Amino acid sequence: MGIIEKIQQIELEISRTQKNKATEYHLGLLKGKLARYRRELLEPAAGSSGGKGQGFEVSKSGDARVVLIGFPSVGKSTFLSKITNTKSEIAHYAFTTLTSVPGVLEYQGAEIQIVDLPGIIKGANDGRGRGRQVVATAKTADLVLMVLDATKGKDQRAILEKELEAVGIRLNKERPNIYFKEKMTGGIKFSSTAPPKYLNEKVVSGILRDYRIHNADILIRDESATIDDFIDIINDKHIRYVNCVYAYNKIDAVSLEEVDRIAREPNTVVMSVEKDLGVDDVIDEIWHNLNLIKVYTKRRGVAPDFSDPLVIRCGSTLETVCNSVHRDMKNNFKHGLVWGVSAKHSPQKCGLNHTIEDEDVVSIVAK
Ligand SMILES: Nc1nc2c(ncn2[C@@H]2O[C@H](COP(=O)(O)OP(=O)(O)OP(=O)(O)O)[C@@H](O)[C@H]2O)c(=O)[nH]1
Ligand SMILES: [K+]
Ligand SMILES: [Mg+2]
Repeated sequence: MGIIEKIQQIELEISRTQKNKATEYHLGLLKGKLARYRRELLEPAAGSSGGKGQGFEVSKSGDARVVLIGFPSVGKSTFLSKITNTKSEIAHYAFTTLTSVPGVLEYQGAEIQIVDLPGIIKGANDGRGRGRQVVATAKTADLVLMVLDATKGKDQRAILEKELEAVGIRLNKERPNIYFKEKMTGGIKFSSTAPPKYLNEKVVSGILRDYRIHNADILIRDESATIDDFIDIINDKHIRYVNCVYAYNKIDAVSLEEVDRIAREPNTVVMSVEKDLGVDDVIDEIWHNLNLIKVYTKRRGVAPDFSDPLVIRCGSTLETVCNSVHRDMKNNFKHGLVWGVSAKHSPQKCGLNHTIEDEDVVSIVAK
């Protein structure tokens, strides 16, 4: 039996099994196995050259990358062509776009790479066609923009989420707070900060046995962590936690009541790219969800250049600022002077681990 058949068989068994206390252990083992097979599917077989993502790898550029994911003909290429200078072919028929097409959106002084992709359909990840490659490209994103068609059914969103889940992408979710470390000896040591509601030593050990892990320390730090969360932590290297904005296009073609209903869904924005409605709000939402901040650098005795910010991730430290300015800067670092929200007084003398806030002005004093 091939790996795809094995996956389908487990999926079928899971869907046929009632969820209750008595089946919890059995379901947990099945989910663990499913994750293991899916991981194998994504890893190129030993000895095979290339394999993953032929023709789809676009080199990352700019300050962040947004990947457009959606069914065929929802308007992904129309959107890319509207917000960047890149023209991606647009047509009324499905599968117009056959490869990845990158463009650049300049916003708030940042360069944001937008990647248009072929449309995907249900079953994209199970090995048919190029669907799996397309879905896997979403793994490289700092943000997924899921483009949906307001005129189409409600289940589009759930179908696409499932396809992304299957390749290890977790949307709008934090990494589970579980400590896990494989050891050479000592057996399985299971502990928790508070009694976990959905996990116990039996199911955890059973899943680990299937992964041929016999020695490990596990500390559940979140009482609401689930079996799925634990399986994600075992497969940590293959799982990506990515923010997602849901953009419903073609609102020109549905009633106002329908637009109002859609717009109330979580993390959702509505637009009509063709009629130029809501596009700016979508860009704004992209910007907010990328969690980027702007920092202005300043030389001694010279005013900062407010037209040319450094764009870094929210929560970054002065060390990141140094690294973005110059590779060697950190080695000559004496201290930083910081003006702005993060500074207790202006300027504040700071070390490399000082956390920067949006719109701070920074001056690096060298040794
Ligand atoms: N009514 C309406 N039609 C739109 C809108 N935006 C795009 N379209 C139309 O939708 C069709 C598909 O647009 P594309 O941009 O090619 O869609 P796509 O998602 O890139 O499609 P694939 O590359 O085939 O996956 C075209 O005929 C567009 O003119 C919109 O806001 N409203
Ligand atoms: K199309
Ligand atoms: Mg297209």
